[in-house]
Amino acid sequence: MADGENPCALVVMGVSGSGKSTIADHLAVRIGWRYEDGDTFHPPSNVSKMHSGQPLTDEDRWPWLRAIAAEIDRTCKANERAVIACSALKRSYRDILVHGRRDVRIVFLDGTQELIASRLIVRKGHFMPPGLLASQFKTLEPPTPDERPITVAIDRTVDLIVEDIVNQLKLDRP
Ligand SMILES: Nc1ncnc2c1ncn2[C@@H]1O[C@H](COP(=O)(O)OP(=O)(O)OP(=O)(O)O)[C@@H](O)[C@H]1O
Ligand SMILES: O=C(O)[C@H](O)[C@@H](O)[C@H](O)[C@H](O)CO
Repeated sequence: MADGENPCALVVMGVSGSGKSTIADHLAVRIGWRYEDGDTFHPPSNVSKMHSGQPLTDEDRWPWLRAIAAEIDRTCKANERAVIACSALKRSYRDILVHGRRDVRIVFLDGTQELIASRLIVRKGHFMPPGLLASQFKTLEPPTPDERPITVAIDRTVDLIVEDIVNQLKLDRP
């Protein structure tokens, strides 16, 4: 790729409803990597808390982020490749996941609260209530250029978003 470092993990980040699971899953199929849903690393207490309409605190999130970071390290060490959907809303959260690795890249799903709310209203069967969206935006610290994020606008079809990511990634063998 452009900076001479081929990634072993892509962290697809953004607020609840920005499309992390959808995009990460399609992207993984497109590039032939494994897909991992970061929500499966939450302890049950975190899921119950969100389900009951309460936002998570930093203390709730640290163990969850450390578990995902360990999975990223394991994946890369095993010479595997994974696309991981994980909200990673704050810089300090992403620093735990990336911890200086050049082979872990951030993909930021960028969209307005209005658009995302309209998608969450019609989403069925998910533990995350749409009412938590405002707190997600309040917590969000969009990635800064030094994080080398791949930023994509989400007001398009899934296929167009995935192709945009693939083009920006410039993988040696997409
Ligand atoms: N580009 C898109 N165009 C239209 N609908 C989309 C698009 N991307 C995702 N969606 C829909 O928006 C909703 C939210 O997407 P998804 O569940 O993937 O988001 P998420 O970020 O993983 O959410 P959460 O963090 O709450 O799990 C879903 O119903 C999904 O089908
Ligand atoms: O940090 C957080 O607040 C959580 O990770 C949430 O973002 C959820 O996991 C997700 O968005 C719902 O599926």
